[in-house]
Order: sequence, then C-alpha cells, then structure tokens
Amino acid sequence: MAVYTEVAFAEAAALLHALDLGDLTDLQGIKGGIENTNYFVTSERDGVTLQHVLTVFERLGFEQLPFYLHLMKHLAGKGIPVPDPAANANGDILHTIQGKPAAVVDRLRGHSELQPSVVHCEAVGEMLARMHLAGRDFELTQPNLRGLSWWNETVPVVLPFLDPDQASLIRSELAYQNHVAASPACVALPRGPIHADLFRDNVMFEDGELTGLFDFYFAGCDTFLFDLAVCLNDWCVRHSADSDDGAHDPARAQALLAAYQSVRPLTATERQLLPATLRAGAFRFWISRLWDLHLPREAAMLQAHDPSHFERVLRTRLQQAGTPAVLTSSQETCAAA
Ligand SMILES: Nc1ncnc2c1ncn2[C@@H]1O[C@H](COP(=O)(O)OP(=O)(O)OP(=O)(O)O)[C@@H](O)[C@H]1O
Ligand SMILES: N[C@@H](CCO)C(=O)O
Repeated sequence: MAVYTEVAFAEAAALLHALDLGDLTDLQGIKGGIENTNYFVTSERDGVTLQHVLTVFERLGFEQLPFYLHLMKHLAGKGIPVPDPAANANGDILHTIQGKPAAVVDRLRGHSELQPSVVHCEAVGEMLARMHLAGRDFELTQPNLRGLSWWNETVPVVLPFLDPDQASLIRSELAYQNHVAASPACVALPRGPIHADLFRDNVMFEDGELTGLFDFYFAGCDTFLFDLAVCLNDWCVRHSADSDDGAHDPARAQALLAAYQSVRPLTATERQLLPATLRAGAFRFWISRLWDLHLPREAAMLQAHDPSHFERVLRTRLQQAGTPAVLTSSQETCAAA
C-alpha cells in the first residue's frame, strides 16, 4: 500500500481549512502508486461536497516540486484537464506535512483504461498535442530528470546486475543515444515542458471520454517527440495477453499518431527521428525499472515494475520489424541526419 506517511485526520483538516476547501469529512489512503503517499480527501464547503487528492511527496524535494505544480496550474488555466493544485491565502501551492512537501489537487473523475482501444488512443494523442502547445509559454524550466544525463549516471550503477548479453545491449544503446542526442537534428527538435511518463495508468476516462492527465512528477523540459514515443510504447503495443514483445498494434499506433498530428503536425525531422526516439523511450524505462528493482530506496518500493518488459520493447524497436510503416518516413537515424 502506498501510504508511507500516515496523515492524521486533524492534520489534513487543518490543511484543507488553510486552503479554503471547507471541512474535511473523509480521508482515505490510496493503495495504487509506488512513489508517493496519496489520500482521497472529501470536504464540505457551503453545502457543496468537494473531492481532492492529498499527496505527500516521498522522493521529490521542495526544490523540484514548484516546476511540476506550477506546470499543472498553468495547463489547467489553459483548459487542459489536469489536477489543479489548491492555493492558500498567500497563493502558495506547495505545502508541508510532517516536514515533507505536500500538495492538494483536484480529484479527476473516472478510471484508467488499461486495455485501450483506437478511440482511447486518439483521445490521448490529441490531448498530448494540446498539452504540448499549451505548455509552450510556461515560464519555469527544469530538465527532464530521467533524461540523458540520468541514463549516463545510472547505467554504470545497474550494470553489475545484468548478464553479459544485457550489459552489451545497455552499453551499445547508451552509446547510440548519446550519439543521436549530439546530432544537430536532435538539438533542433521542438521542445518544451513534457509529461514524460504518460502511461495508461496516468490518464482517466469516464464513459469513453478522457477526463484528465495526472502524475506530472516526472515532467521536465525535453523534446515533444520523446513524450510521443513514451505514449506509443505504452498505449499502442499489442496487449500483454497476446504478446509482451512491445510490437505495435498498427491501428492504435496510427490512430494516436494521426490524432496528435491533427493538432500539432510533426516536422520532417521529427518523423525521421521517431524510430530512434522510440528506442530512447524504451531505454529510459528499462533503466529506471532496473534501478527501482535492484536499488530500492528507503521508502520501500513494494511493487517495482518488471524491467524485462522494456528490455523486450527495446529489442523489438531495434529490429524495427515491429514499427509500422506509418511511424517511419525514413529508416535513417538521427545521427545520419
Ligand atoms: N488527481 C487525481 N485524481 C484522481 N485519482 C488520482 C489522482 N491522483 C492520483 N489518483 C489515484 O491515485 C493512484 C496513485 O497515484 P499515482 O499514480 O500518482 O501514484 P504515485 O505513487 O504518486 O506515482 P506512480 O504511479 O509513479 O507510482 C492513481 O492510480 C489514481 O487512482
Ligand atoms: N511509468 C513508470 C512508473 C513510474 O511512474 C513505469 O511503468 O516504469
């Protein structure tokens, strides 16, 4: 259960008062998630029932959080359905619970769609592009903290846990991604604030309608293409009941990509670099899952995700056979551009 910090009813009630969210009536620990302590909080204000989520951050510090929370506020202000952080009378949206950073955000309606159809993929593709456009004038900057620098730091840390074949793959992919990232075409890719972790469990749907994107705590400034690749690698692969090799389901991949491009068409360079970026998207989560599994942090990681899934996805992307033609206008790599 992902409640690492027990929050007392009176403590949560005091915070809700400070945020002018009325009287707390219910406080329920949320079992899902592995990073943070989350509670559903219900309150009454002027006869109206309000529903929020209280998060106590276990990994992130006071330094990084303003970027994520202000990005959510910025996007919410532009009509993107993301949880809006609640402010106190001073306008502060980052609060403190038991010495740890905390936030109270809107509770989204609906549930995650873990077996998405073409319609769900279209909705996500369109909303991702709208989010990218809405974030372009966001004033704060923070790098993607799970980006290239972190890969270079973390690969040597996880290498001792790999067999020789895996070690060879992780080393060669790191070299390739460093090479690609240094190329002029990659440097010139459109970029801005991205979610960077928009998996199926971070999007809500109700009655088939997308009701929100959440869990912005891996967001950062990076290429829009990387965000798109992360989505294509999670939303548009064949369901694990059929196969777990990360091969794309062509209908869903084409739907997500077309919906994205109906809002923000990809540049020629982005289309050219998509295969390399799909590899980068798989590589990032293979490394982070290895790190979570082999180097668990103090705030017990109770359910580390399976790293081998993204190792298979990366191998499939390397073979390219699993990449439908719609995703590749060219077989050339970024480095060759
Ligand atoms: N704003 C929200 N609205 C509705 N439900 C939410 C919201 N935030 C979190 N939840 C619920 O809480 C669960 C856990 O949240 P989340 O996925 O953010 O966990 P985490 O531990 O912070 O992150 P991670 O997914 O990286 O482990 C979600 O699956 C969702 O059911
Ligand atoms: N989406 C990540 C977990 C961190 O949010 C993964 O599946 O490895």
